This record gives sequence, C-alpha cells and structure tokens, in this order.
Amino acid sequence: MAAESATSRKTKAGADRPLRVGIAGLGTVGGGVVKLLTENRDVLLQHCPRAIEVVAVSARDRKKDRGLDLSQLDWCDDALALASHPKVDVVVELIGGSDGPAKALVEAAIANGKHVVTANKALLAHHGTALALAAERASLGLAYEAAVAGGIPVIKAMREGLAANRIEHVYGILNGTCNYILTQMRETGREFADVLAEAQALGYAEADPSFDVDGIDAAHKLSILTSVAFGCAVDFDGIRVSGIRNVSAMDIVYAEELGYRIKLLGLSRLTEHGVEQRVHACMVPQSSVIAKVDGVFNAVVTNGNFVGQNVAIGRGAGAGPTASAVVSDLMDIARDRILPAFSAPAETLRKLPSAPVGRRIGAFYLRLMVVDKPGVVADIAAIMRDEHVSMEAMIQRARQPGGPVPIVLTTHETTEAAIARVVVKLDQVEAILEPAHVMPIEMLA
Ligand SMILES: NC(=O)c1ccc[n+]([C@@H]2O[C@H](COP(=O)([O-])OP(=O)(O)OC[C@H]3O[C@@H](n4cnc5c(N)ncnc54)[C@H](O)[C@@H]3O)[C@@H](O)[C@H]2O)c1
Ligand SMILES: N[C@@H](CCO)C(=O)O
Ligand code: NA
Repeated sequence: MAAESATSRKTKAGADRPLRVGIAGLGTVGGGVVKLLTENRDVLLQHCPRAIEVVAVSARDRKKDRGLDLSQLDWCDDALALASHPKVDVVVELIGGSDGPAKALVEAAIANGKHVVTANKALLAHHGTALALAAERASLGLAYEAAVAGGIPVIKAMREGLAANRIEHVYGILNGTCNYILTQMRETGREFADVLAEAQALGYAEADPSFDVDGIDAAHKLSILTSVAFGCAVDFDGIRVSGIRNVSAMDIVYAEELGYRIKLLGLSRLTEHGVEQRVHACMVPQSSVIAKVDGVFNAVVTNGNFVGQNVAIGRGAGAGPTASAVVSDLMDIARDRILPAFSAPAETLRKLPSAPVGRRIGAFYLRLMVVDKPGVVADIAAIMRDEHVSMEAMIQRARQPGGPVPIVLTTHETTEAAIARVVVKLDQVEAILEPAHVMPIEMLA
C-alpha cells in the first residue's frame, strides 16, 4: 500500500503522486478506513484519479490482530509522530476524545502543514472554531464528515448542496444508540436499563455510554451542525442537554396512545432572540418523517428558505458508514477541494447569543403519579388555569388497585416558563406523589 504503483500515479488530471495518509487510531473507524481503501481501490480510482495511499499508522497496541495487513506501513508508537512524518500529507485522527492525544495531534498536524480528517465530534464541539481558524490560516483542510451522523453526508449537503439557502432550522436523530434503545423499548415494552445493556453488547454505544444516553454525543454533533447551518462559532456550552434515562416504558405507551412517538432529538433554530440549541427526548407526531426513523438509524432534517424541507436518513455509526465518510473527505483533499470547515470562513464565525429558555413556545406532555381521591384533577386544572396553560387532552386510568394512578395531560402551546411554574406548583400538591414527568411535544412534519 505504501509503495507508489503504476496505477496509483496520476492517470487523468490532478496531482502527480498519491495523497499520502497517516492514520491515528485503528479501532472501529480506523480499521474500516484501511479496509475501504483496500477493497474499494478500483472505485476510488475511477472517481478520483489521484490515488490515496496509507503510508503510516499509529494505535495503542502494535501486536493486536486487527485482520489488516499493516506490514508495508510505517508504525508510529507515538501518534504525534504522524504530524511531522515526512511522507504524510494528511493526518486522519481516529483516536477520539475532546482533548489529550487527539487534540495535540490535530494541532501539531496543522502546525506542520498537514491536512486533517477526523471523526471526532467531541474535539470539534469543544475546539472546532479554533482548529478551523488554524487550518484556514495555513490553507489546509479540516474535514469531519464522519463526525456528524456518520455515513450520512450531512456536512457536504449543508455546506455545499444547500449553500444557496438561508437555513431556518435543523434537527435530527443524532445518536444511534439512543434511537435503538427507544425503538427496542417501544417494540418490547422493556425498561431503559435492560435495553442499554443490549446496545452496549452490540457495540453501538460510545466507550462511555453516558455520552450516548445523557445526550452529550448528540449535543457534540448538534453544536457542529449549528455552526454549519448558521455560519456561527461552535457553541457546545450553549446547548441545553438531557438524555433518555428518565424515559419510562409507561411514557412510551402513553405517547403511542396519544398519536406520538418518543425520540431523542437535537434541535437548532435561529430566533429573533438568538440561537436555540436543545438536545432532549421529546414526542413527535407518528405521521412525521422523523418518527419513522427507527433502530440505529440517524436522520437530519434541514429547512432552507428556498429549498424547503430536506431529509437525510442513514447509518450514523459503525465501521462501514464512518469509513465511507472519512474516505470521501480524503477524496476531496485528493481533488484539491479544500473548503472552509464550517460553511463560512473561520475568521467570520461569531458566537451568537443563546435564545432565553423560558420564552420558547411549545406544547408539553405531563405525567403525574397521584393518589386516586376526589379533587385531585380539580387541583391540577386550577394550577393550569392560574398559569394560563391550556389543556389539550387528559388520560386517567387505574393501573393497580390501591397503587398510585397516572394522570397524563397534554397542553396546547405555552411558554417553557409557564410550564416550569406549573411543575413547581404541582410539586406542592400532597396527592401528587412524584415530581411531574414532563416532555416537550414537537409538532414536526
Ligand atoms: N464507532 C463509530 O461508529 C463512530 C462513529 C462516528 C464517529 N466516531 C468517532 O471516531 C473516533 C474513533 O472511534 P472508534 O469507535 O473507532 O474508537 P475505538 O475505541 O474503536 O478506536 C480508537 C483507536 O484509537 C487508538 N488510540 C487510543 N489512544 C491512542 C493514542 N494515544 N495514540 C494512538 N492511538 C490511540 C486505540 O488503540 C484504537 O485503535 C472517535 O472520535 C469517535 O467518536 C466513531
Ligand atoms: N455512539 C454513537 C456513535 C456514532 O457517533 C451513536 O450511537 O450514534
Ligand atoms: Na456525516
């Protein structure tokens, strides 16, 4: 692979020698990239006459059998050596983590004049703007298609195919593990913890599964999408994040009965008060496009002022889909197609104010566990009336004789501030035994 063969030299237009790649990290994604570059070599040469050759690699354990032939490649015990490796044109960072060796490697690679391709959403969520600035000042590429929704070409679509539009909002299912867990909970009636163990066994979850189930992984991806969509600085800290640990099998049953489905979404919108970035479980109409995206699949929905709604669905994780995205980034570099990382030149990216949470308008689902006695419903209705929150539907059904009874309410549109006040007052009602279980309802198409 390292040797420059006759077929790997320039065949049509383009540079006169292969693009030489150094890969750091040979796990799920790194292994997939080496495999794709080998097995799809003919396809790549057909689409991009400049060959792409892996010349050097680095991973933690040299002796590990990965089922890959690495014998012709330079092995670097220290990944940082790739950043100054004389044969390497592009460093592919597939180690992971927002700081530590991944960040050091990417910074050093750029400082040494090497392009960077990464799948590392945590790194970009925390340091994306600064890294893009460094890369652009050096006229280098910083490409990361695999980092957001894995194999779905969402970055390319937004930055290039939809570039003529003012993007109004973007939202999506950005974490396959959560979508898998919620789908399994719905299909089997099982509880969260039970299904999480299965997702981990199947290899979908991040090394630290709390990144998946607490919404952090989805928030990493959303922060990047927001920047590409609105041409602003990446602002991970501006995202309101919660995950799916508190979604119960009971909420899933009620959602179905009310005509909704529960999804963990990342949503980003420009409002007159600033940018609104949220990651949380919510109910969406069963008829919406996003409701039908199940299992490990991801989906990204954008709305552009001329194009209208655009939907992309595909695999957000796994060796094949992520390798597909990493190698397409390498092909762009091989073709000398170097674009600003975030749709606008990094020098122009500014942090936008975050829209105030309390002013957001939306509908809500509330589940209250109550003692079944006269007057409880009247108390609840009075609290809602006093806060001018209008009820849309109510379900009360005894689950077990003598036990607490769930009362489920949905509201018409109201503000988050009003719902927060309702929840505080409900908490003071003696007959309501648990804090209210609240979930936003997103009326998506
Ligand atoms: N797995 C997926 O489906 C997926 C999807 C999208 C993005 N990503 C991202 O891709 C990156 C890699 O993920 P992965 O799933 O392949 O991880 P992984 O744990 O399977 O592989 C990580 C690799 O990095 C190596 N490594 C760790 N520390 C190192 C160091 N200091 N120097 C050199 N190598 C080192 C490990 O030996 C291993 O080979 C992460 O940023 C992840 O978030 C993964
Ligand atoms: N753990 C992530 C992998 C892809 O980033 C997911 O479940 O979507
Ligand atoms: Na992608």
